[in-house]
Amino acid sequence: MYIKDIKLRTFRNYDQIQLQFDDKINVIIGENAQGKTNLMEAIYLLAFTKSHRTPRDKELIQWEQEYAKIEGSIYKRNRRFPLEIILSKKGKKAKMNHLEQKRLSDYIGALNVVMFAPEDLNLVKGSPQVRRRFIDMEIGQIQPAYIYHLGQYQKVLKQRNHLLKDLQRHRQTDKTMLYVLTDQLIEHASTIIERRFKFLKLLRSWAGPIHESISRQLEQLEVHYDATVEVSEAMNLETISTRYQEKFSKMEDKEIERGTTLAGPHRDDLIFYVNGKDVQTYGSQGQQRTTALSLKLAEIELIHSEVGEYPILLLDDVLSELDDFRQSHLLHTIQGKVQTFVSTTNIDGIEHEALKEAEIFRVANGTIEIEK
Ligand SMILES: Nc1ncnc2c1ncn2[C@@H]1O[C@H](COP(=O)(O)OP(=O)(O)OP(=O)(O)O)[C@@H](O)[C@H]1O
Repeated sequence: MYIKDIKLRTFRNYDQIQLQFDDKINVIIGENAQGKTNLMEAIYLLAFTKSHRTPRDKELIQWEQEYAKIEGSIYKRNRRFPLEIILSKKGKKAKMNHLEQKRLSDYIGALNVVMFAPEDLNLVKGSPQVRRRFIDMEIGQIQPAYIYHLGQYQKVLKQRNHLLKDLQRHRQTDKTMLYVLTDQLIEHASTIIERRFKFLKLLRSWAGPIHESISRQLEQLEVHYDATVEVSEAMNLETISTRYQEKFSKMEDKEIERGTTLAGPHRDDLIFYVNGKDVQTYGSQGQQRTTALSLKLAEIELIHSEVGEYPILLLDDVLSELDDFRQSHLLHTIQGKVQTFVSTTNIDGIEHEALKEAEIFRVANGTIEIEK
């Protein structure tokens, strides 16, 4: 799939722009703080309806303006899908084929995007939250129903935590409601876990060989799911649910004492092992980078295998962070098959055949010019 054009209106530092993209490689060049990431963010937003760098939509609306609008034409299997996101103080509207989609899960998945930015190196080094976000976003874009379960899980979790606080402070003594909420929580948690396991199995099958190849056959990557409830990938939905029931009944007193939910998908983590050693603790910076890159490249292949089309790849300021070997591995992998956006302050350090045919966009202070 690819994005053919985009139109932005009072979005970040863009008043009004309209651009046509190359269906292979687009390079966005500009000094710092000119609008390169803002353009990448707009494409990301069309896919996920939210930004990759802020949870607050308000920040995306140009200062002193009432709304921001992003429109884009996506091509999949030779068919055009117009997408549109409108952000205003009243909220957000997402339209596909000019029709408003009330449920997020009806919209997400129309456009698949993989973003690789310097922050993604935090996938290995950062907090568990970063890794959970990674799997949730990725599963969500190939299986929109997952987003529904995740949303429901978060809602019930909030209510359950609230109730546990009340029980802790003796503002409430009746536990009937706790059992109702626990059952609801388990229902969504089990589905989330089952889907995470399936996703990890696929991710592993792609990331393993890719990592081996980037490390020139020197390193083996393994991805492990670190669960707060004793569940394993061999279990079916029913067994996962039973394990959860056992765990919650065992933890009841402790949860009331602490006033919060102590186990579940919101506390699970991923551990990456390189040659059997936890790469977060023992890996060199280079190994951590290779791991992050392998996971991103695996994501591209995984989406292709599940959706039947390659996603769009956004490389925001990241190519210059990779050494020559990793750079050419990346560019070689995507060449000709993945529509890619590369942003950089300076193209000189990146010499690759793939970039010779690229469309070049010069960004300066919220304006964009195509280099002829
Ligand atoms: N809501 C907004 N309204 C207007 N301008 C904004 C808004 N949000 C951010 N900006 C401006 O956008 C610019 C930042 O753009 P962006 O993050 O795309 O930088 P960049 O070109 O990617 O730079 P770098 O190379 O430093 O990452 C800044 O000048 C900032 O002031």
